[in-house]
Amino acid sequence: MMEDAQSSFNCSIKHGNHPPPTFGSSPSLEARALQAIKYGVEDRDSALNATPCFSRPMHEITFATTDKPKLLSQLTSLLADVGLNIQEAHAFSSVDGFSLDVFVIDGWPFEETEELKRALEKEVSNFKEQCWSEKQSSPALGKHDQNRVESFPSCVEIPTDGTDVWEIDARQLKFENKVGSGSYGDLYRGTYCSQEVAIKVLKPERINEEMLKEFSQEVYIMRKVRHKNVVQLIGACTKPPKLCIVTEFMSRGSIYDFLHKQRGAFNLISLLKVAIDISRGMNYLHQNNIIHRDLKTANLLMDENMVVKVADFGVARVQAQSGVMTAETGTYRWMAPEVIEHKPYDQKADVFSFGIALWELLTGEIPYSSMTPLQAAVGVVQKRLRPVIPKNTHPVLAELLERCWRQDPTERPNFTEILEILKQIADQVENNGEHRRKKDKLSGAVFSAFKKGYH
Ligand SMILES: Nc1ncnc2c1ncn2[C@@H]1O[C@H](COP(=O)(O)OP(=O)(O)OP(=O)(O)O)[C@@H](O)[C@H]1O
Repeated sequence: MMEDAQSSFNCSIKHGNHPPPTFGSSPSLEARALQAIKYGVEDRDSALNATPCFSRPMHEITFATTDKPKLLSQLTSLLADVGLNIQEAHAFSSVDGFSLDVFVIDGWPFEETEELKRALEKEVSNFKEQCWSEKQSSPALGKHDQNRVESFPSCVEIPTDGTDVWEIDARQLKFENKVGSGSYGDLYRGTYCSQEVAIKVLKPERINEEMLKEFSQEVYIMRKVRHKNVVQLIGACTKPPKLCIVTEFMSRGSIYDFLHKQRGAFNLISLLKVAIDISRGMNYLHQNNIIHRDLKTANLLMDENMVVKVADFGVARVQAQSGVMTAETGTYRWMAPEVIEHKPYDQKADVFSFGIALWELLTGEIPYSSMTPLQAAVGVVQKRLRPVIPKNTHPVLAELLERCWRQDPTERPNFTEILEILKQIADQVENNGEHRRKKDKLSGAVFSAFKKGYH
């Protein structure tokens, strides 16, 4: 953005033909620092100045914001409040209403900038809060204030206190029973502020640089998603050694456990409802450019109302990047051929996995159960092996399954289309059921009338 900005911003304070500064390294910063050395060495009266340049560090600060009247004076007084002296100021505004204000300052006694950044952020957030409360206390706008409304910013700025809203204080977590274990930790049921939650704790002995990358990737992705059919992040403890991810608790566990451990089964109507829930969650993820990469029934969880949600996304993506795929054991059965082969893949890889999961819902069986995961993988890639669709399957559903696991990803439907097809089948099945119920009711009434001799 900064590079683009240099070519498109206009200089609003003119010093002849002043070139735009190189952001992050003002050309005059060095000159001023040299001046400071000179000044420091020459001024022998001051004890502070007895040490050369390091007694007077100079910094360059750039504010990027939407342009508004009095911005420059607000920024200069903000800098003064932090105790900084402005040596130079450059203000630039773009034709589409943005402003860059560059200041060269001294008065900050340290070389390092982290503290300075924090002090400035705090001051900016105080300033925003002040503006916010001023706006709140101003009287409501009447019709005659229309012109004022037009000068409002394009979006309302929400004040922040600078803290990470997703960070959870581990002391507020109460652990109850252990629910299960995954590849990188244990999962507990617990509470956070009286709310039932799932707490995924990373095994401290397994924490290494790679693991930290995966952890941060999962939290990074989970922070972005908010959908009824995606397991909701509540927060994370990001301070080693106690690293954990806290999500909503899914009391009915995974579809995998329901089908294969509890020997549960879905009738067609509930199967379609589950498939629609999954498709809605996946459609949302894909519309937000997130590829799950590890979609399987073990990662599809049910809450107390039997709503199905997609879980555990983000980790598989990191696994793929870090090349851990060969050590993997259980996931091949759901994996698209292009993923098994480490070829480039896109969202359609999730569609393939969805097709396999849908078949599993339909049959209650584990895909290619007579084979090892590796045999299944070789079969899928080399022999185009696919699960056998039962003969009595609804024809539209059978066609959908077959399209989802096509070898060529471009021939697979996307989740918008899948959703439409599933809804159509559900409507049709429900209408047929309704029709049959009415017919049964009618024939039941005729039969009892006949029996009573009213015929
Ligand atoms: N939010 C949740 N609520 C309830 N149970 C959950 C939740 N998330 C996961 N589980 C259950 O906890 C167990 C462990 O899950 P976890 O996600 O840690 O590992 P996994 O998915 O089994 O394996 P991996 O992470 O290696 O893919 C699984 O049985 C899963 O069904």
